[in-house]
Amino acid sequence: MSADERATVAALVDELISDSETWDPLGRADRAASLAQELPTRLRRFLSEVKVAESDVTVLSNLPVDDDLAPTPVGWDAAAKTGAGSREEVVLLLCGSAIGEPFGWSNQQDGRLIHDVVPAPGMERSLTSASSSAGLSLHTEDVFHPCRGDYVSLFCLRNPDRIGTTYARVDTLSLSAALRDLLSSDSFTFHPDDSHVGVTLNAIDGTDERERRGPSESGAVLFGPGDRPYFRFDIDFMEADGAAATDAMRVVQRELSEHAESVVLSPGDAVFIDNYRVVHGREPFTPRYDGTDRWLKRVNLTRDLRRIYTANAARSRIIVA
Ligand SMILES: O=C(O)CCC(=O)C(=O)O
Ligand SMILES: [Fe+2]
Repeated sequence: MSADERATVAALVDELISDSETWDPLGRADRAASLAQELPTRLRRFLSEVKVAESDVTVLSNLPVDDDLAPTPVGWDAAAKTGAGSREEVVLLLCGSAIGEPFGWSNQQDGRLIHDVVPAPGMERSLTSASSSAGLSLHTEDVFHPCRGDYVSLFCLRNPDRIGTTYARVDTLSLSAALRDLLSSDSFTFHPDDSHVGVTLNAIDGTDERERRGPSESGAVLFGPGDRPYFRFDIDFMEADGAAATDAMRVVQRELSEHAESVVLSPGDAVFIDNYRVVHGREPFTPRYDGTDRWLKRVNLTRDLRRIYTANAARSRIIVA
């Protein structure tokens, strides 16, 4: 993005902040959808082409990041409490609205629409975005849910150690016809990941923790257009039905790891990952917890909010899971 385009984005961010309220993130997202029409033409055209072509992984660079950015919060909940990086949330909301509709989950990061991806003490080896010393394995975002995002977008505020976001494309899988058939059958069950937290008030009611996090879903790994398939995969939160399907799942995991690439985001970069065509993860790193840690803002984007309204039986961008 040129300096002029960046200035236009910054002015629209100011406008969005002044005519919507921080306490009304859903109203702000509605407003962002119309203001996104005023983003620079080159940017809108580019993102529209990305959408039409179903490009896997797209990076925008030189988006505005505050010179006086707050220290990296120690955990997403600290960011939520202090509002750290709230202007950058609006940058992501606005640019994301040029390619999809932002939405969130009632049981993830307190139902916030824009998330913080920062390392958190005690979570270093967790299977969530708060991890650090353990890498995050390649996954489809929210693999368990039919309304999972068409895109997940990550906006980099800080990345001093240049830690890569890893990804692997469905197109790189080379599979026999028999394996393809198996992976296209409903022989797999997908579960909510650990970032979807259960209602702890009911923790002693005997309900399985997984059930409290949301429903699991059975289905296929490969689906959609035969020549250019979609897929979903998250080895940590899926099961295969039977030995053959289990083997097929392992082959996919091996192929994805072998073909993994990585993109290192710098401050001001936003990546749009096609969640139907690519799985993503993160390299391991050593957390600092001194205010200088890697820091991303994240948003889920859907192509069609009505999928979510229907699942919720309510006009809300927050999926009640
Ligand atoms: O930290 C990253 O680069 C990716 C983390 C991730 O998978 C996510 O936030 O969804
Ligand atoms: Fe993710």
